[in-house]
Amino acid sequence: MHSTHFFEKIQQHFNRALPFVVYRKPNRLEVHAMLQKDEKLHVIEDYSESGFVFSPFDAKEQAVYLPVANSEMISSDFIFTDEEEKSAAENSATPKEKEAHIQLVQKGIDAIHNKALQKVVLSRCEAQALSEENPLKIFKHLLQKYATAFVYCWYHPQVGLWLGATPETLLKVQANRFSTMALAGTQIYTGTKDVVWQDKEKEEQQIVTDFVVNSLQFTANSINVSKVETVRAGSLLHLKTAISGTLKKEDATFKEVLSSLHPTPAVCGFPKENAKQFIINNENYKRGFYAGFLGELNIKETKSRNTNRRNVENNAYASVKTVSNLFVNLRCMQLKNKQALIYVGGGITKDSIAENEWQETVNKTQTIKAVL
Ligand SMILES: C=C(O[C@H]1C=CC=C(C(=O)O)[C@@H]1O)C(=O)O
Repeated sequence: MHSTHFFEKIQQHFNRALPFVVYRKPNRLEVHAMLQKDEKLHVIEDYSESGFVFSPFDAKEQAVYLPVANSEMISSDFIFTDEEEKSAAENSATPKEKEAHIQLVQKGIDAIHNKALQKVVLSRCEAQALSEENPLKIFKHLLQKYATAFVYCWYHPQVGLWLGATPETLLKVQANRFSTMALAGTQIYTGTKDVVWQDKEKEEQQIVTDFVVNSLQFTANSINVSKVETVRAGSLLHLKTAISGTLKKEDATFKEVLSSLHPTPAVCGFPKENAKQFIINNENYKRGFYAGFLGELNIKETKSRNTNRRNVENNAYASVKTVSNLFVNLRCMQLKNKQALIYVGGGITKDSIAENEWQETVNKTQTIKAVL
Protein backbone atom coordinates (compact mmCIF):
# COMPACT_ATOMS: atom_id res chain seq x y z
CA MET A 1 0.00 0.00 0.00
CA HIS A 2 1.23 3.50 -0.77
CA SER A 3 2.60 5.27 2.30
CA THR A 4 0.25 8.28 2.03
CA HIS A 5 -2.85 6.06 1.81
CA PHE A 6 -1.52 3.86 4.63
CA PHE A 7 -1.19 6.77 7.07
CA GLU A 8 -4.50 8.34 5.94
CA LYS A 9 -6.28 5.08 6.77
CA ILE A 10 -4.76 4.96 10.25
CA GLN A 11 -5.59 8.65 10.81
CA GLN A 12 -9.26 8.03 9.90
CA HIS A 13 -9.35 5.05 12.25
CA PHE A 14 -7.90 7.16 15.07
CA ASN A 15 -10.38 9.97 14.33
CA ARG A 16 -13.15 7.42 14.94
CA ALA A 17 -11.49 6.54 18.30
CA LEU A 18 -11.02 2.89 17.27
CA PRO A 19 -8.10 0.79 18.60
CA PHE A 20 -4.99 0.36 16.46
CA VAL A 21 -1.28 -0.26 16.50
CA VAL A 22 1.26 0.83 13.91
CA TYR A 23 4.81 -0.47 14.21
CA ARG A 24 8.12 -1.17 12.50
CA LYS A 25 10.60 -3.83 13.54
CA PRO A 26 14.30 -3.00 14.01
CA ASN A 27 16.27 -2.44 10.78
CA ARG A 28 13.24 -2.94 8.52
CA LEU A 29 11.60 -0.64 6.00
CA GLU A 30 8.13 -2.15 6.21
CA VAL A 31 5.64 -0.54 8.59
CA HIS A 32 2.64 -2.62 9.70
CA ALA A 33 -0.68 -1.62 11.18
CA MET A 34 -3.51 -3.54 12.81
CA LEU A 35 -6.81 -1.69 12.80
CA GLN A 36 -9.32 -3.27 15.19
CA LYS A 37 -12.82 -3.19 13.76
CA ASP A 38 -14.68 -2.36 16.99
CA GLU A 39 -13.81 -0.79 20.33
CA LYS A 40 -13.88 -3.93 22.48
CA LEU A 41 -11.03 -4.39 24.96
CA HIS A 42 -9.52 -7.86 24.55
CA VAL A 43 -7.70 -9.29 27.55
CA ILE A 44 -4.92 -11.89 27.37
CA GLU A 45 -5.88 -15.17 29.06
CA ASP A 46 -2.98 -17.54 28.42
CA TYR A 47 -0.76 -16.19 25.62
CA SER A 48 -2.17 -18.65 23.08
CA GLU A 49 -4.00 -15.65 21.52
CA SER A 50 -3.02 -14.30 18.11
CA GLY A 51 -2.59 -10.56 17.78
CA PHE A 52 -0.59 -7.59 19.04
CA VAL A 53 -0.08 -7.76 22.80
CA PHE A 54 0.42 -4.78 25.14
CA SER A 55 1.41 -5.90 28.61
CA PRO A 56 2.07 -3.80 31.75
CA PHE A 57 5.21 -3.97 33.92
CA ASP A 58 3.34 -5.65 36.75
CA ALA A 59 2.24 -9.09 35.55
CA LYS A 60 -0.60 -8.97 38.11
CA GLU A 61 -2.23 -6.27 35.99
CA GLN A 62 -4.10 -7.14 32.81
CA ALA A 63 -2.32 -7.55 29.49
CA VAL A 64 -4.45 -6.59 26.50
CA TYR A 65 -4.22 -7.28 22.76
CA LEU A 66 -5.63 -6.42 19.37
CA PRO A 67 -6.79 -9.72 17.85
CA VAL A 68 -5.82 -10.67 14.29
CA ALA A 69 -9.28 -12.17 13.79
CA ASN A 70 -11.01 -8.85 14.42
CA SER A 71 -8.57 -6.45 12.74
CA GLU A 72 -7.63 -5.22 9.32
CA MET A 73 -3.91 -5.71 8.67
CA ILE A 74 -2.18 -3.27 6.33
CA SER A 75 1.44 -2.46 5.57
CA SER A 76 3.60 -0.04 3.63
CA ASP A 77 7.26 0.80 3.14
CA PHE A 78 8.39 3.86 5.04
CA ILE A 79 10.27 6.38 2.93
CA PHE A 80 13.08 8.12 4.79
CA THR A 81 13.34 11.82 3.99
CA ASP A 82 16.06 14.43 4.48
CA GLU A 83 14.14 15.75 7.43
CA GLU A 84 15.67 18.62 9.34
CA GLU A 85 17.13 17.57 12.71
CA LYS A 86 15.00 18.86 15.53
CA SER A 87 16.83 20.24 18.51
CA ALA A 88 15.89 18.34 21.62
CA ALA A 89 13.75 20.15 24.16
CA GLU A 90 15.22 21.58 27.33
CA ASN A 91 15.13 19.62 30.54
CA SER A 92 11.54 19.90 31.74
CA ALA A 93 12.09 18.25 35.14
CA THR A 94 11.71 20.50 38.18
CA PRO A 95 14.28 20.72 41.04
CA LYS A 96 11.70 18.94 43.22
CA GLU A 97 11.52 16.02 40.78
CA LYS A 98 15.32 15.83 40.74
CA GLU A 99 15.47 15.79 44.53
CA ALA A 100 12.79 13.06 44.72
CA HIS A 101 14.62 10.84 42.22
CA ILE A 102 17.96 11.27 43.96
CA GLN A 103 16.35 10.29 47.27
CA LEU A 104 14.74 7.24 45.67
CA VAL A 105 18.08 6.13 44.16
CA GLN A 106 19.84 6.65 47.51
CA LYS A 107 17.23 4.46 49.17
CA GLY A 108 17.94 1.80 46.53
CA ILE A 109 21.71 2.02 47.11
CA ASP A 110 21.12 1.69 50.89
CA ALA A 111 18.93 -1.40 50.36
CA ILE A 112 21.70 -2.94 48.26
CA HIS A 113 24.30 -2.20 50.96
CA ASN A 114 21.94 -3.82 53.49
CA LYS A 115 21.93 -6.93 51.26
CA ALA A 116 18.17 -6.80 50.60
CA LEU A 117 18.95 -6.58 46.88
CA GLN A 118 21.79 -6.86 44.40
CA LYS A 119 20.30 -4.60 41.73
CA VAL A 120 17.15 -2.50 41.33
CA VAL A 121 15.97 -0.45 38.34
CA LEU A 122 14.44 2.82 39.50
CA SER A 123 12.42 5.06 37.25
CA ARG A 124 10.41 8.24 37.03
CA CYS A 125 7.89 9.90 34.75
CA GLU A 126 8.44 13.40 33.34
CA ALA A 127 5.68 15.48 31.77
CA GLN A 128 6.33 17.73 28.83
CA ALA A 129 3.83 19.98 27.05
CA LEU A 130 3.22 18.91 23.44
CA SER A 131 3.82 21.31 20.58
CA GLU A 132 2.86 18.61 18.05
CA GLU A 133 -0.24 16.72 19.15
CA ASN A 134 -0.78 14.42 16.19
CA PRO A 135 0.55 11.00 17.29
CA LEU A 136 1.12 9.82 13.72
CA LYS A 137 3.38 12.79 13.00
CA ILE A 138 5.38 11.99 16.14
CA PHE A 139 5.44 8.31 15.10
CA LYS A 140 6.94 9.29 11.71
CA HIS A 141 9.67 11.27 13.47
CA LEU A 142 10.47 8.18 15.56
CA LEU A 143 10.63 6.01 12.41
CA GLN A 144 12.92 8.50 10.76
CA LYS A 145 15.27 8.92 13.71
CA TYR A 146 15.57 5.39 15.15
CA ALA A 147 16.06 2.90 12.32
CA THR A 148 17.48 0.20 14.61
CA ALA A 149 14.71 0.41 17.22
CA PHE A 150 11.30 -1.23 17.43
CA VAL A 151 9.12 1.84 16.84
CA TYR A 152 5.40 1.86 17.63
CA CYS A 153 2.25 3.86 18.27
CA TRP A 154 -0.48 1.98 20.19
CA TYR A 155 -4.00 3.20 20.92
CA HIS A 156 -7.08 1.91 22.65
CA PRO A 157 -9.81 4.33 23.85
CA GLN A 158 -10.04 2.47 27.19
CA VAL A 159 -6.27 2.18 27.74
CA GLY A 160 -4.62 5.22 26.18
CA LEU A 161 -2.14 6.33 23.58
CA TRP A 162 1.49 5.19 23.78
CA LEU A 163 4.51 5.65 21.53
CA GLY A 164 8.10 4.50 21.74
CA ALA A 165 11.37 3.47 20.11
CA THR A 166 12.79 0.63 22.14
CA PRO A 167 16.23 -0.95 21.69
CA GLU A 168 15.37 -4.08 23.71
CA THR A 169 14.00 -7.42 22.50
CA LEU A 170 12.24 -9.43 25.18
CA LEU A 171 11.62 -12.65 23.26
CA LYS A 172 11.37 -13.87 19.68
CA VAL A 173 10.02 -17.33 19.03
CA GLN A 174 9.66 -19.10 15.69
CA ALA A 175 8.76 -22.80 15.84
CA ASN A 176 11.01 -24.05 18.65
CA ARG A 177 13.77 -21.46 18.11
CA PHE A 178 14.02 -18.49 20.45
CA SER A 179 16.19 -15.40 20.82
CA THR A 180 16.44 -12.74 23.47
CA MET A 181 19.04 -10.31 24.81
CA ALA A 182 20.56 -8.92 28.00
CA LEU A 183 20.72 -5.15 27.54
CA ALA A 184 21.97 -2.82 30.28
CA GLY A 185 24.62 -0.24 31.10
CA THR A 186 24.42 3.21 29.56
CA GLN A 187 26.74 5.96 28.36
CA ILE A 188 26.32 8.83 25.94
CA TYR A 189 27.24 8.16 22.29
CA THR A 190 29.94 10.60 21.24
CA GLY A 191 30.60 9.38 17.69
CA THR A 192 32.21 5.97 18.37
CA LYS A 193 31.20 2.59 19.78
CA ASP A 194 34.82 1.96 20.74
CA VAL A 195 34.46 3.00 24.38
CA VAL A 196 35.58 1.90 27.84
CA TRP A 197 32.95 0.54 30.25
CA GLN A 198 33.30 0.85 34.02
CA ASP A 199 32.87 -2.11 36.40
CA LYS A 200 29.49 -0.70 37.51
CA GLU A 201 28.01 -1.02 34.02
CA LYS A 202 29.69 -4.40 33.38
CA GLU A 203 28.21 -5.77 36.61
CA GLU A 204 24.68 -4.45 36.02
CA GLN A 205 24.68 -6.02 32.54
CA GLN A 206 26.17 -9.34 33.74
CA ILE A 207 23.34 -9.64 36.29
CA VAL A 208 20.87 -9.51 33.39
CA THR A 209 22.76 -12.13 31.33
CA ASP A 210 23.02 -14.53 34.29
CA PHE A 211 19.34 -14.09 35.11
CA VAL A 212 18.19 -14.71 31.52
CA VAL A 213 20.39 -17.80 31.08
CA ASN A 214 19.27 -19.26 34.43
CA SER A 215 15.59 -18.54 33.70
CA LEU A 216 15.83 -20.46 30.43
CA GLN A 217 17.48 -23.57 31.92
CA PHE A 218 14.16 -25.31 32.52
CA THR A 219 12.46 -24.52 29.22
CA ALA A 220 15.35 -24.57 26.72
CA ASN A 221 17.19 -27.53 25.19
CA SER A 222 20.19 -25.51 24.13
CA ILE A 223 21.33 -21.96 24.90
CA ASN A 224 23.95 -19.94 22.99
CA VAL A 225 25.38 -16.86 24.67
CA SER A 226 27.27 -14.29 22.57
CA LYS A 227 30.16 -12.09 23.66
CA VAL A 228 29.18 -8.76 25.20
CA GLU A 229 29.10 -5.96 22.62
CA THR A 230 28.49 -2.23 22.61
CA VAL A 231 25.33 -1.20 20.75
CA ARG A 232 23.97 2.22 19.88
CA ALA A 233 20.42 3.35 20.68
CA GLY A 234 20.01 6.91 19.37
CA SER A 235 22.19 9.21 21.45
CA LEU A 236 23.10 6.41 23.90
CA LEU A 237 25.28 3.30 24.04
CA HIS A 238 24.46 0.07 25.90
CA LEU A 239 26.10 -3.28 26.60
CA LYS A 240 24.33 -6.22 24.97
CA THR A 241 24.62 -10.01 25.06
CA ALA A 242 22.58 -11.95 22.48
CA ILE A 243 21.06 -15.17 23.82
CA SER A 244 19.41 -17.77 21.57
CA GLY A 245 18.63 -21.46 21.33
CA THR A 246 15.88 -24.04 21.08
CA LEU A 247 12.92 -24.60 23.37
CA LYS A 248 12.00 -28.02 24.70
CA LYS A 249 8.40 -27.82 23.50
CA GLU A 250 7.10 -24.85 21.56
CA ASP A 251 3.46 -24.44 22.62
CA ALA A 252 3.51 -25.53 26.22
CA THR A 253 6.54 -23.49 27.14
CA PHE A 254 5.88 -20.08 25.56
CA LYS A 255 3.88 -18.69 28.48
CA GLU A 256 6.34 -20.27 30.91
CA VAL A 257 9.34 -18.71 29.15
CA LEU A 258 7.64 -15.35 29.10
CA SER A 259 6.75 -15.35 32.77
CA SER A 260 10.17 -16.60 33.81
CA LEU A 261 11.86 -13.80 31.85
CA HIS A 262 9.62 -10.80 32.47
CA PRO A 263 10.48 -8.52 34.15
CA THR A 264 14.22 -9.08 33.66
CA PRO A 265 16.82 -7.25 35.77
CA ALA A 266 17.17 -4.79 32.85
CA VAL A 267 13.92 -3.19 34.02
CA CYS A 268 13.27 -4.64 37.50
CA GLY A 269 16.28 -5.94 39.43
CA PHE A 270 17.70 -8.95 41.23
CA PRO A 271 16.44 -10.94 43.07
CA LYS A 272 13.33 -10.38 40.98
CA GLU A 273 10.57 -10.47 43.61
CA ASN A 274 12.46 -8.32 46.16
CA ALA A 275 13.30 -5.78 43.47
CA LYS A 276 9.71 -5.69 42.24
CA GLN A 277 8.40 -5.09 45.77
CA PHE A 278 10.99 -2.35 46.30
CA ILE A 279 9.84 -0.66 43.09
CA ILE A 280 6.14 -0.92 43.88
CA ASN A 281 6.67 0.35 47.45
CA ASN A 282 9.08 3.17 46.70
CA GLU A 283 8.60 4.62 43.21
CA ASN A 284 5.90 7.18 43.84
CA TYR A 285 4.02 6.68 40.60
CA LYS A 286 2.55 3.76 38.63
CA ARG A 287 4.63 2.39 35.75
CA GLY A 288 1.60 1.15 33.85
CA PHE A 289 2.88 -0.13 30.50
CA TYR A 290 6.38 1.35 30.86
CA ALA A 291 8.90 -1.53 31.21
CA GLY A 292 6.15 -3.97 30.23
CA PHE A 293 6.32 -5.61 26.81
CA LEU A 294 4.57 -5.43 23.47
CA GLY A 295 4.57 -6.93 20.01
CA GLU A 296 3.35 -9.62 17.68
CA LEU A 297 1.96 -12.68 19.44
CA ASN A 298 1.45 -15.95 17.56
CA ILE A 299 1.23 -14.31 14.15
CA LYS A 300 1.07 -16.56 11.11
CA GLU A 301 3.71 -15.72 8.52
CA THR A 302 3.57 -17.28 5.09
CA LYS A 303 6.92 -17.78 3.42
CA SER A 304 6.88 -18.81 -0.22
CA ARG A 305 10.03 -20.45 -1.60
CA ASN A 306 9.25 -19.08 -5.04
CA THR A 307 8.87 -15.34 -5.42
CA ASN A 308 7.10 -15.63 -8.77
CA ARG A 309 3.50 -15.21 -7.66
CA ARG A 310 2.06 -16.25 -11.04
CA ASN A 311 3.49 -19.70 -10.58
CA VAL A 312 0.53 -21.18 -8.70
CA GLU A 313 2.04 -24.67 -8.51
CA ASN A 314 4.87 -23.35 -6.42
CA ASN A 315 2.47 -22.11 -3.77
CA ALA A 316 2.39 -25.71 -2.63
CA TYR A 317 5.88 -25.03 -1.28
CA ALA A 318 4.77 -22.05 0.80
CA SER A 319 5.21 -22.70 4.50
CA VAL A 320 3.19 -21.11 7.29
CA LYS A 321 5.06 -20.31 10.48
CA THR A 322 3.75 -18.98 13.76
CA VAL A 323 6.00 -16.29 15.16
CA SER A 324 6.09 -14.03 18.20
CA ASN A 325 8.22 -10.89 18.37
CA LEU A 326 8.06 -9.19 21.74
CA PHE A 327 9.93 -6.06 22.84
CA VAL A 328 10.43 -4.35 26.21
CA ASN A 329 8.53 -1.07 26.40
CA LEU A 330 11.42 1.40 26.95
CA ARG A 331 12.15 4.91 25.60
CA CYS A 332 8.42 5.42 25.52
CA MET A 333 5.74 7.95 26.38
CA GLN A 334 2.05 8.18 26.95
CA LEU A 335 0.18 11.08 25.35
CA LYS A 336 -2.47 12.47 27.67
CA ASN A 337 -4.13 15.88 28.16
CA LYS A 338 -1.85 17.62 25.60
CA GLN A 339 1.23 16.34 27.43
CA ALA A 340 3.84 13.69 26.79
CA LEU A 341 4.48 11.58 29.88
CA ILE A 342 8.03 10.33 29.34
CA TYR A 343 9.16 7.24 31.27
CA VAL A 344 12.83 6.69 32.11
CA GLY A 345 14.79 4.52 34.52
CA GLY A 346 18.22 3.13 35.26
CA GLY A 347 19.88 0.17 36.93
CA ILE A 348 21.13 0.79 40.48
CA THR A 349 23.94 -1.33 41.96
CA LYS A 350 26.26 -1.02 44.96
CA ASP A 351 28.55 1.27 42.93
CA SER A 352 25.86 3.72 41.83
CA ILE A 353 26.19 7.44 42.51
CA ALA A 354 22.75 9.02 42.90
CA GLU A 355 23.57 12.26 41.00
CA ASN A 356 24.95 10.26 38.04
CA GLU A 357 21.86 8.05 37.99
CA TRP A 358 19.71 11.16 37.83
CA GLN A 359 21.74 12.43 34.88
CA GLU A 360 21.36 9.06 33.14
CA THR A 361 17.56 9.39 33.29
CA VAL A 362 17.85 12.95 31.93
CA ASN A 363 19.93 11.59 29.02
CA LYS A 364 17.36 8.87 28.38
CA THR A 365 14.53 11.44 28.09
CA GLN A 366 16.34 12.86 25.04
CA THR A 367 15.33 9.85 22.92
CA ILE A 368 11.73 11.01 23.17
CA LYS A 369 12.30 14.77 23.50
CA ALA A 370 14.21 14.78 20.22
CA VAL A 371 10.98 13.99 18.34
CA LEU A 372 8.50 16.22 20.18
C1 LIG B 1 15.19 0.99 32.15
C2 LIG B 1 15.66 1.56 31.05
O1 LIG B 1 16.73 1.07 30.33
C3 LIG B 1 17.26 -0.23 30.58
C4 LIG B 1 17.86 -0.71 29.31
C5 LIG B 1 19.15 -0.39 28.95
C6 LIG B 1 20.00 0.23 29.89
C7 LIG B 1 19.61 0.40 31.19
C8 LIG B 1 20.53 1.01 32.20
O2 LIG B 1 21.68 1.32 31.86
O3 LIG B 1 20.12 1.23 33.34
C9 LIG B 1 18.31 -0.12 31.69
O4 LIG B 1 18.55 -1.38 32.24
C10 LIG B 1 15.04 2.78 30.48
O5 LIG B 1 15.46 3.21 29.41
O6 LIG B 1 14.09 3.31 31.09
